[in-house]
Amino acid sequence: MGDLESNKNGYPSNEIVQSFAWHDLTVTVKDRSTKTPLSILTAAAGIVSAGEMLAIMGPSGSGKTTLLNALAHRVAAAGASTTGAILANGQTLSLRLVRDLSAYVEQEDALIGSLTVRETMVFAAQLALPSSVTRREAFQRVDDLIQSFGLQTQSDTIVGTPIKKGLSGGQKKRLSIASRLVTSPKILFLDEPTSGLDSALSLEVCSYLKKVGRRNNLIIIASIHQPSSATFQQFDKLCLLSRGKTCYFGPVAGCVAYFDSIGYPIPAETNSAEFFLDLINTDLDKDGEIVRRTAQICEAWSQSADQEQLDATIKTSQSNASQSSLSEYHSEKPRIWMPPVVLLHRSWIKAYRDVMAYGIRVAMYFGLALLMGTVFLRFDTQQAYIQPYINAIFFSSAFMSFMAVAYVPAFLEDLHTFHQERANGLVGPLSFLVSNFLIGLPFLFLITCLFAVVQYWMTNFRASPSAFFTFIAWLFLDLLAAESLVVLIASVFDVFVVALAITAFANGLWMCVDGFLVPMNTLNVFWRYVFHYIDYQAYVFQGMMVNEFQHRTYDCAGSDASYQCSYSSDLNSIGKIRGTDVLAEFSIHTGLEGEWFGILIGIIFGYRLLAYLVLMRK
Ligand SMILES: Nc1ncnc2c1ncn2[C@@H]1O[C@H](COP(=O)(O)OP(=O)(O)OP(=O)(O)O)[C@@H](O)[C@H]1O
Repeated sequence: MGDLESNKNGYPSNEIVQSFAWHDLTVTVKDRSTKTPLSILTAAAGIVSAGEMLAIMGPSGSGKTTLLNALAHRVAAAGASTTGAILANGQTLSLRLVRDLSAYVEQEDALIGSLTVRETMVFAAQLALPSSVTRREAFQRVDDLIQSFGLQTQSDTIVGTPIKKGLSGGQKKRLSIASRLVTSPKILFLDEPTSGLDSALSLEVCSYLKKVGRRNNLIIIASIHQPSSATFQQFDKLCLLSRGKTCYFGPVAGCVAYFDSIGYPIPAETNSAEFFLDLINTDLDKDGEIVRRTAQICEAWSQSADQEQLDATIKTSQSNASQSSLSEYHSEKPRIWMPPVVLLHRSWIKAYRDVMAYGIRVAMYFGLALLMGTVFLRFDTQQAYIQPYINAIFFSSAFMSFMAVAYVPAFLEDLHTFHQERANGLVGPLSFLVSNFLIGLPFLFLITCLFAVVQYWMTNFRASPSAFFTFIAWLFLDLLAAESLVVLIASVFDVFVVALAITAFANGLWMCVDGFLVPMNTLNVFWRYVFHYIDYQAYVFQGMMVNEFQHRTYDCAGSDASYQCSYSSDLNSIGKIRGTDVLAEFSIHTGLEGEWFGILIGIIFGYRLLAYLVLMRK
């Protein structure tokens, strides 16, 4: 049963959920220090009707996010267990129903900087909307939301990247909210939608939210921190928490009278939100006075007629539940192939627009090719160049893969967007990783070609088309493996500095054991058997070495009378060194290239598979 009832602007209004309620909602965690059960939200209860906007307010650490997450059926806190009931139209909501009926706007925006406002909205629609919504309807919905959130003049403005300014903070937040509304959720959760905004922008965001909520009959629940008077007045209801306990739940319009009735009249000309927060902010406590006062306020609430009335309203909604059944409601899902296609398209736009993510990396690899080409310049087949050739091969493979660390920030940005889209049920790890892999292919191939064209010929590696293309193939697989390693490490450690440090360390390790610094037959058994054989750089190094040395001979120093050959070879007597004898010094065998190609591809897919398992588990 979908809701096809659209208002005249093309946005479906909520005709399904008349009320959203919860009671006895308790969240318990294992206390970090004492390791005993600790209740961080205690017996919370509340009800919000369609078209209403609830503010969850309280000092820092009071449990706002915990309550919001518990209501949205998200992990309320690390290792938390949640008890109590969550109801819509008086019926208990399953996880699937909550997911189908609601959307969640995270505190941090996960917008893609290089997309315009309209593109962001269109991609959000394509990712989420089922095939029953026509293209025309989807575009109409997008245009309506852009207009409703006052973004029509910024429609073609990009969100903003570190080097190109785009939207203001308030506009970004409005876009984040609008993009979550594209699926027409009936219940919208927002975690601190005004955080980081000044009071004027906070008011702007909340008044747009209120307007859209009213017009479309939505249930809006937002945690909020220290709103200005004007922002506070945008909300219909207030849930005031302190240390996980309720201090007040009810209409914003009634809270001043309520606090007056329990002995806390608000002085004239005072911001009521600020007054309530100061009243219960135990962080400011010096002599235990505020803790005592807060306990008394919570106690007063639990004994109050308002609380009794709230319980009665929730009970009534439960007893009327059978009148409207939600159980057959299910939101239709988009076609299965849509998410990877949309992600690919989106990444493609990002790739050619976002100079930071890609342009700088292209410039860096080009600069590196020029650097290497001019340092390792015009070698010939004198034996004096054998070692520099080997160095050039090592440097091409190892340093290029080392520089994959430059991909960490771009991947983390994508990962951040993925986490939010996944939490909203839009994208799964497989779609994300497949599109990430596919979009990387042309880009890495471009870098490989750019680098090889410059460096291969400047250095004077073996001049034959097949040798050149074989070099390209090794380098391409090298970069693909290096990027796959970044994907794996950053999926496990999604903190920038940590991912960067671990990727750099891992590539340093692979460099040490790839058979260049210490030839394989000399490498000690630990490093050889534990790391060398799983080192993707080792296969690239060996492959490139064979490509260069297998079919070449080198001239020894000296003249006919006495040659001085630095590598022993059966050709020493005629003043030459066979390239394969150089390979033998490094314990590199020929004829195994196919096997190495296979192993490299296996390592690349192994990294991707591990990344998939990590993302699945998270
Ligand atoms: N394992 C735990 N052990 C002890 N306290 C915990 C644990 N997990 C969460 N808490 C506490 O639970 C409280 C609720 O956190 P929550 O994030 O919901 O608060 P908040 O009101 O949203 O805070 P803020 O405004 O700072 O975001 C915090 O004081 C937090 O320290």
